[in-house]
Amino acid sequence: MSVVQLQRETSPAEAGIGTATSGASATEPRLRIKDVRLEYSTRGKNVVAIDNISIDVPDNQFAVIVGPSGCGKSSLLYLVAGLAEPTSGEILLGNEEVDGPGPDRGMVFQSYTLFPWLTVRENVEFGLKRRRMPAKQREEIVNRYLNETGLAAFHDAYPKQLSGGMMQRVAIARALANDPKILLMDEPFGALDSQTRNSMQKLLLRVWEENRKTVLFVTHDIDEAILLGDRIYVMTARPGRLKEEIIVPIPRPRSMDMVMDAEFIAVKRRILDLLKNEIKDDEH
Ligand SMILES: Nc1ncnc2c1ncn2[C@@H]1O[C@H](COP(=O)(O)OP(=O)(O)OP(=O)(O)O)[C@@H](O)[C@H]1O
Repeated sequence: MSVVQLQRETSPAEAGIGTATSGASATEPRLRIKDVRLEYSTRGKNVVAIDNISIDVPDNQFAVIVGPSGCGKSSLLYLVAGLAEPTSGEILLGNEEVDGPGPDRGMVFQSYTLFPWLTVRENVEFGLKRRRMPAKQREEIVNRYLNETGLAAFHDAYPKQLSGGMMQRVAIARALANDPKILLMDEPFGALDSQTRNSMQKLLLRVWEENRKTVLFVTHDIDEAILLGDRIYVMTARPGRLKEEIIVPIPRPRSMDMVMDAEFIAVKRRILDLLKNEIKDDEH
């Protein structure tokens, strides 16, 4: 696996010849995935989903995983979530090894995971109430995230009264309200139409730039990966290995019109090349 820093202002032709950097931050990385392998066993057959992946995600960075279908992206997120256990290797969050699910990891999935019997406000408040946070403090936090995600006017609505995009806003507000160490997002906008998806990307950009939470985000959408990510991990076809880590050279705050910038296009071309080779490799 190589780490590539695509230079700002490089021509697309030069892109990919960037300087290799260690990718490690001066501070201890928030998330360390060390030599992780995952095998599934079904009806006596072993499927290697992930083959020796190592990733360090520094604190307060937005990390994105892209890769061909079935390469193990969701599996990797499940491992970090503690919903599955690696066959070998280890996952550390701060200094603690992940060995099961916990409130230090906030999750937003593609499928809507709100409690249908609770209002928007109650959904966002749920984790805080479980932690027995005093009502006044709860209210302050919930109001903050309802405002940040544009949900204040809908605080009394039930999930069935909301569109898909609105439900994902609630899921994001709920995850952030719990102040997790890391936010795990698995194709959170994958089920939305393209216009709603764009407006959710804008919202997430704004909310993330205000909160700077460490994020591990899985997507099929390369524009989305570049627009949101500080670093992008490109995976190989199954068994998923790390093919390249790309440090995105685009400054923040970011906006949707940056998709036309030369540096954006250079990163996109690099990722498309990497993925094209994967699909070709896979066919032989
Ligand atoms: N519970 C399971 N039992 C057996 N095999 C599984 C299981 N879950 C996933 N797999 C297999 O492991 C591989 C990786 O699956 P995973 O869902 O992590 O990939 P992905 O990259 O997220 O896929 P996609 O892009 O299509 O969502 C796939 O080949 C999948 O069929």
